[in-house]
Amino acid sequence: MTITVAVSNSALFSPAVPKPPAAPGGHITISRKKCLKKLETGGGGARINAWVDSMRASSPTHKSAATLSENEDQNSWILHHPSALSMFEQITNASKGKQIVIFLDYDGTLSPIVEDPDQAFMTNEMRDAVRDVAKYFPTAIVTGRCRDKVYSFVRLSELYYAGSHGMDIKGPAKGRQYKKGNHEAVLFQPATEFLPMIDEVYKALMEKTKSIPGAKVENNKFCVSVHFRCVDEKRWTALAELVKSVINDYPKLRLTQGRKVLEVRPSIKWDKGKALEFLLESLGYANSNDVLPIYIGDDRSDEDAFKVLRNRGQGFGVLVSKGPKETNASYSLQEPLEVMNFLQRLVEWKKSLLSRY
Ligand SMILES: O=P(O)(O)OC[C@H]1O[C@H](O[C@H]2O[C@H](CO)[C@@H](O)[C@H](O)[C@H]2O)[C@H](O)[C@@H](O)[C@@H]1O
Repeated sequence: MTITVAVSNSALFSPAVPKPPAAPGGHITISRKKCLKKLETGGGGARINAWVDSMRASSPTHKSAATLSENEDQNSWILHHPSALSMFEQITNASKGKQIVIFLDYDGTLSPIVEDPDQAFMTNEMRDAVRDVAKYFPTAIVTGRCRDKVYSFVRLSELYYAGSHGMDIKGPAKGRQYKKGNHEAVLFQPATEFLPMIDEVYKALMEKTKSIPGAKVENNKFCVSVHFRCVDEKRWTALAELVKSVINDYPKLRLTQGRKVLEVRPSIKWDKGKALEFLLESLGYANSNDVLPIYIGDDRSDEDAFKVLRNRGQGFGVLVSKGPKETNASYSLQEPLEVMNFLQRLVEWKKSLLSRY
């Protein structure tokens, strides 16, 4: 049996773009800090400039050779957000008597960032690592992508999938569940009433962005992504203005920013953090102390989940990043390869633990 959970949308509306979380130690570069400040406060033109500035600041073409202070930044970053690999023992020690639950973002976490979003494949080795980890720990993919699309990349039926930034959650097929509580399959879609609107906006954006070479619009079912990665930087402002002009007609939608992408989303109080809480609850771990959630992600939208873990004082957020970024994560991993190594180590550790009994 499948339970579809209906949630009143009035309870979910959020008034504005959420504030970026505060840096635990303030360890980010000044230019990024300025951009984030503008993102927080700007309206109209200021906000468009902030999006574009922020994309530029995080673009490798704008990074000069490392200066002394950049090296200091890097050292301080590692000090405050040590590698999850080097902290492996501390992480497993913290899991004593608790069920580890794994949450994985997709792009930039399980697959490398590539120019064409349709080609963001994960390696077979990574798939094996995720399959193995899911044998021992409940595992969920939490992504901005459309759920069907991410499933076509991951192809593992034993996982939970939360697509469209958590607005489309589905549990594993029957018989592949880990739940200690009730045993119904899960399907949760809190933004279904937005489907016609999102579809309309997708079509309008497809039409309008035709004039901008390299712009790509991706339909993520409950959200739409407008990609800047292959657009000449000189045209980023024009593209951002164009996207904003379309969205202006839809006050029930909001824009957020990811890695060279603007994302159109319903203005409901639902994000990857809420999805994490929902999944823990469906697994039977609501308000429970016997769980240790580990969330691994690379993008700004993952911060909502890191923040939830920090506020609950439970589990660990792990940011995939090579350099300093403002984050609520506790630990870091540099790239998808390290994510794979971390998952493999978890499996080896669990196997050796089980072999002792
Ligand atoms: O939550 P995620 O799984 O990280 O999804 C966020 C967005 O990821 C994808 O875009 C990003 O990856 C692309 C492929 O590597 C890259 O070309 C793009 O520049 C990145 O922003 C996806 O295409 C978007 O729809 C997601 O919203």
